[in-house]
Amino acid sequence: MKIACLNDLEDYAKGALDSNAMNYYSSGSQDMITLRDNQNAFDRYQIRPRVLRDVSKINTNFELFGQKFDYPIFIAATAMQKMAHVTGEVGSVRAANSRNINYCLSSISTSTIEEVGKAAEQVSNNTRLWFQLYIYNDKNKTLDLIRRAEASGFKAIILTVDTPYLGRRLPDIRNPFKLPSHLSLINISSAKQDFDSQTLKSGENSSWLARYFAENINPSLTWDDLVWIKSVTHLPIIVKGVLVAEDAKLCVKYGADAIIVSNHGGRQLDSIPATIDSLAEVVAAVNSKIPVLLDGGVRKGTDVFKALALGATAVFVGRPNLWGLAYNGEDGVKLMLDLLFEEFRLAMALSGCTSLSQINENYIKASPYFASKL
Ligand SMILES: Cc1cc2nc3c(=O)[nH]c(=O)nc-3n(C[C@H](O)[C@H](O)[C@H](O)COP(=O)(O)O)c2cc1C
Ligand SMILES: CC(C)CC(=O)C(=O)O
Repeated sequence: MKIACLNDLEDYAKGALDSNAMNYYSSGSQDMITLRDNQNAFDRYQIRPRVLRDVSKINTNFELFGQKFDYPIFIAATAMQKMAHVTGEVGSVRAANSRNINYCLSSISTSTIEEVGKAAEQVSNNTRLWFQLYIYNDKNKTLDLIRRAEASGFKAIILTVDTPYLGRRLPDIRNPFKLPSHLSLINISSAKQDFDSQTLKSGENSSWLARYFAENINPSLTWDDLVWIKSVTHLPIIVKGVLVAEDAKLCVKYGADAIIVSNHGGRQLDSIPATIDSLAEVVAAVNSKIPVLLDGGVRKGTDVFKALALGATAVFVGRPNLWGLAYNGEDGVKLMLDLLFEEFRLAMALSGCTSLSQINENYIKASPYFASKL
């Protein structure tokens, strides 16, 4: 059967990946209410299409931080991509850069920062790369990651702020995740899976990842750490994991260069809002001072259109990158992107929009069925 949409790629990946990788990639936290809602919430909005406009030419280009992109659709940071395909992060970055869109590399990757930088250079002379940063207890480790990203041509740092501890992912507690022995968290030399023999307290999360996180990642971060990162690098700092107006305003106050409205793909606190439902609040609070981006549950061209209509500058896809890799490495990720691009162009054309700047709140409304229940 031919792959027709991103959900077909997910179905393929479910059959192709082993349960260790699939559990880790697909899971959300606790009851996975937020994970489901990220996707479902898009369906609670409707597009208000306009007709009889010349839509023979559609322009999806835009500029952000002085760089041009062909589509407002980027690849989000997801950890340990070599479990999906032998090329891992290198396959993903090649696909994104050959399509002139951003690839975000996780701190917790299975390819090095340098390999990923070089792979992007091989397919593009204007590399589109952002680096996602977790702040380690050891500040020198953190600084080392920033310096290596700068030296490898990364154009921005994404500071993830919703993960002082790893969320409670039940599939990972029931069947503890294991990083396959041929792989390592290669950017962080001291990262080893050495927790197995330790005795856990009753009820404690036995997941290696959760324990790795608890032992290495700094849970005491405050807004001062944003100021600190701004002071040690010239790269733009993008704060990822903001959902409410109060924090959006603090991002502006403390000098963030952009915000990503994100709930970490429903993997952190459960029962928090879907990102598309949080977007308007954050956009209003920021009041056009900095760009607002969004990730979480984006699977269709109409999802991208709805996010832009509610004020997002661009969106990211996380898991679909992994499903594309599992399908056919770099070519599978290109297929995933091309499907989404094609759907988005069509959504623009059938709504009567020929450029991104035309997409605004006049093109969206709450579905009447759901509006009465909200
Ligand atoms: C398997 C997996 C690993 C992830 N790893 C990271 C990570 O290392 N750093 C980070 O900031 N976010 C991470 N995320 C969150 C993504 O960046 C993004 O917020 C989320 O996947 C978007 O939702 P989507 O998967 O529905 O598109 C991860 C998500 C998944 C599914
Ligand atoms: C290694 C993990 C902590 C990466 C992550 O952010 C996630 O699994 O959601």
